[in-house]
Amino acid sequence: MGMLVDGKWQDVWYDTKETKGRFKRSQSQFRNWVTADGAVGPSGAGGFKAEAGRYHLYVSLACPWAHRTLIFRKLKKLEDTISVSVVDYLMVENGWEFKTRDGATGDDLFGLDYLYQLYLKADPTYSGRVTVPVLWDKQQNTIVSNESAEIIRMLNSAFDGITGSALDLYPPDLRHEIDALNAVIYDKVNNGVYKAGFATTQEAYEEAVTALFETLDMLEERLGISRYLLGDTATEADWRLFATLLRFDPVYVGHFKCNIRRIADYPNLSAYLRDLYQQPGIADTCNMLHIKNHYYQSHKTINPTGIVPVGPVVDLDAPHAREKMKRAA
Ligand SMILES: N[C@@H](CCC(=O)N[C@@H](CS)C(=O)NCC(=O)O)C(=O)O
Repeated sequence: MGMLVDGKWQDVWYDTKETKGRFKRSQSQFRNWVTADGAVGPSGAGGFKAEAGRYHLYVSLACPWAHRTLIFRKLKKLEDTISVSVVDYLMVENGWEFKTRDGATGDDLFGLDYLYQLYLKADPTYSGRVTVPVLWDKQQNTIVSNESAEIIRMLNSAFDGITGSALDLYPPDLRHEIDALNAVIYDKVNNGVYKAGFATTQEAYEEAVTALFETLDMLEERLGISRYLLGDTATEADWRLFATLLRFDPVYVGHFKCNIRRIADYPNLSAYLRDLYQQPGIADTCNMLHIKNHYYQSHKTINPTGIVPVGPVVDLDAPHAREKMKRAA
């Protein structure tokens, strides 16, 4: 674990001294947008036109933020349009590494050893964290974006003229509700588990874990009324939640001490998790070996022995019966 400072790699853990033990996630710095015609998007510079074969995604199969982008690539039928490299599951003194084992592909574009070297190709004086996912432009040889929330929005619409996909996971009439739910779920759940797990004071941990379970309780109730968060059809909000729920019982309950309840203890949330998991193509994007090995072996401050627990047994292929649910009137 580490970061780049003025283009030099430094092996440092998260600093929580200034924040009374609270983990504060840094803002992603590459914020350009691929658009259908190459026009400038909501932020950054223009010039990134959607074209088949031009862009490459760097992901970790362990990382929930990267997982969203893989799910969108799958659902939006972008597998022939956007290529992918998968980093190794271990993230230790040199950060994310390229290796070829257990589904990690190595760096297909440049044969690099470490992801930080890719960041340096985009900006030789970069300072900041070296995170996945990264959307890379093979034409301009630079990073388009390293912000998953924005990459999935690009994948949702920019390439439709190429793929012919009509699926809209961020439909105009639901945008307001999706944004509102995303804001709560990001803070309390997606990032909430990290705030609990990386807290270095009891107070910071309890604050995060309490808010996390209050939000899961709220979502459990909501999913007793409708099949998905916003009705009969899954949207971006559901896929963003899915990536965290998938990792919850196998990792966050133990490793991040998010153990007031398990997802298995919530009838609606656990059936909903299986419902999403069983949708066509989704299981292919889920890799429990990367997920468990990454967290338990990379975060040595939390789990110094690096022992990976054998359980729990979670049967994601069990029936979910959620197709019977109807949206409340
Ligand atoms: N806001 C970013 C966060 C991505 C992120 O934090 N990824 C983690 C992996 S789960 C990472 O690469 N961490 C490396 C680090 O913080 O040094 C996004 O959603 O794309």
